[in-house]
Amino acid sequence: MKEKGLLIVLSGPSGVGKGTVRKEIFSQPDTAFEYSISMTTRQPREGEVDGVDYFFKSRKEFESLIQQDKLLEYAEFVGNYYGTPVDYVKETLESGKDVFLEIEVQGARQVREKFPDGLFIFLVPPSLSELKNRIVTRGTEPEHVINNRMTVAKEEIEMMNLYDYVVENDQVELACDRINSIVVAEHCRRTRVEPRYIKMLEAE
Ligand SMILES: Nc1ncnc2c1ncn2[C@@H]1O[C@H](COP(=O)(O)OP(=O)(O)OP(=O)(O)O)[C@@H](O)[C@H]1O
Ligand SMILES: Nc1nc2c(ncn2[C@@H]2O[C@H](COP(=O)(O)O)[C@@H](O)[C@H]2O)c(=O)[nH]1
Repeated sequence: MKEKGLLIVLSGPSGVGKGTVRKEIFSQPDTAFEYSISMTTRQPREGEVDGVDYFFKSRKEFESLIQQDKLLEYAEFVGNYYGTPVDYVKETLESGKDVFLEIEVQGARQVREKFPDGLFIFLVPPSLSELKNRIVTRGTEPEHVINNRMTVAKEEIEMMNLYDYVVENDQVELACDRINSIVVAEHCRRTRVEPRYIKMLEAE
């Protein structure tokens, strides 16, 4: 019987670089995880594409998805809803593939309750001033939203001890290497075989 995939959850304060790190990991040709695209009621930022960056929904649509139990987890974050479509995650894990979620901490806590054997990684900035610098430099939020996100960020960072691993995002490439190494180690711990050997044996 095929092993189920691993659920990998990446959290961290707004602006720490989760999206940047995730995009870098998914641009690597040997990445074997599947990214779960979230739903949100936030307005698209310039360049964001529906169905690629998020599934953009109205509040009414989102609340209907909640009622229909279509979300694995959801949270209200600085005035908008964010949530993970449950069917995609369950079907992909069942098919044996790893699924990667990039979500904030309230959602990660809900996922931990449903998937206690998931792999939970918290990304931290080198400092709070660098965090603020990154979110300001990104230039996507007005000042009052940045201030709200910074207030939430401090509360989120206090939650990092609930995670299996804390990874610093000092440099994007280093953070990606650390995350990839953690995932490989986790597979080895569970199966006692490195994933590349499993692939090699399946191919024969
Ligand atoms: N290691 C790094 N060093 C310097 N800048 C970085 C680093 N990682 C990301 N950044 C920059 O920080 C900004 C925020 O990154 P990003 O949007 O990926 O953060 P995020 O955690 O996904 O934010 P949010 O939770 O608000 O969506 C971007 O402008 C990005 O280019
Ligand atoms: N609980 C969830 N949080 C999510 C999900 N998708 C994204 N997020 C997190 O929300 C904040 C804000 O995101 P932004 O794109 O508006 O900057 C950030 O921490 C994301 O990681 C989700 O499905 N569930």
